[in-house]
Amino acid sequence: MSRADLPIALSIGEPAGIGPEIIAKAWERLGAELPFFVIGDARHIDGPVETISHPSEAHRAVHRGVPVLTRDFGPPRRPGEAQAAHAAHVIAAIRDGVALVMQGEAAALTTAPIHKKALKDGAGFSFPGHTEYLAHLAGVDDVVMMLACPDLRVVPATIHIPLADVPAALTRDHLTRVIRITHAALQSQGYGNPRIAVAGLNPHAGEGGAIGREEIETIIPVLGDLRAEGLALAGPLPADTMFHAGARKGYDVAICMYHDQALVPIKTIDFAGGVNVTLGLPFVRTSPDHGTAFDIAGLGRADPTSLIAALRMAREMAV
Ligand SMILES: NC(=O)C1=CN([C@@H]2O[C@H](COP(=O)(O)OP(=O)(O)OC[C@H]3O[C@@H](n4cnc5c(N)ncnc54)[C@H](O)[C@@H]3O)[C@@H](O)[C@H]2O)C=CC1
Ligand SMILES: NCC(=O)COP(=O)(O)O
Repeated sequence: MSRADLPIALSIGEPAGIGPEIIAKAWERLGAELPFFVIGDARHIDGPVETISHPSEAHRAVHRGVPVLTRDFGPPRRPGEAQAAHAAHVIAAIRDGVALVMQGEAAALTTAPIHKKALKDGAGFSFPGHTEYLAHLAGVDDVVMMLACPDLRVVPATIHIPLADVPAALTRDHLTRVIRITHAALQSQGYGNPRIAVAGLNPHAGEGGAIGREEIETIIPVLGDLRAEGLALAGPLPADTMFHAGARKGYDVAICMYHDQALVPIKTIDFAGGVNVTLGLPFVRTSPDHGTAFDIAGLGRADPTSLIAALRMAREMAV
């Protein structure tokens, strides 16, 4: 079976969140059109399930229910209330998903949202998110988080760190690696020489050094070196004016300096349709752009659109 024909592995994420509900809703919408299987506790899914013992059974099982490679998470799920006893299983489901993709048993990995603090408190999870954990599992040093919707792609150059630590983390080496990985990923997705817009860190992109010096000392030199190699780079641009509809036409991806600089515009433009994709891994990984939404877990109000978009993107990329 070619990679494109394999099912997508979907780690269940935090059982107390909306993951089990949006997974069932995604299966209702996608059915056999896009076979996936869940790695998690079958009792947690809010809909019909078919337990399977191997990913290859997913294609048949998907006609009858959500295919689940099931593992016993222990105590029953309580929506909105993470349980310490589940944490190690949530982490193991991600780890198993990576193993299955790397062994060629699944086409790609899609991850349902985790609650980072619940994993830290419950199982001593030392990674700030999937992105960093997946890099660790895959044995790669540098990965890049990209969020994509039909109208925008954004990359935060720094991810899950306190705002106060951002300037020190933005070294020339780091920024260069982020831009290179992004450039290579877009090239592999069919962009000849992708147009990359780079935000400044400070208001007005530093205003020539009057409002901060990171642009002069870090960003401008990096862009100069990479332009000399032929990369199509614009910037550093003032972040407040680079995301309106007209400005977005000028680039294929925006590199931002920190998490919220990147994620606020995309979640504002298309919260339902945004997809988080990890660049730089030796396999495809996508995820919905939202989190565990404890405030609505178990109420039947969760929107599966972003998970469906994440599964579709995984399918498209896994060829
Ligand atoms: N890929 C992942 O695993 C992600 C995990 N998280 C984690 O999720 C937890 C909660 O994070 P928050 O900042 O509260 O963000 P959140 O995305 O879970 O919730 C923010 C707001 O959006 C609503 N919302 C989110 N997804 C929705 C959906 N599909 N349908 C309808 N409404 C939805 C929620 O009800 C809430 O009001 C944190 O632990 C965070 O780290 C956050 C983002 C991604
Ligand atoms: N805000 C994005 C986010 O937290 C997702 O992170 P990750 O778990 O995909 O690394």
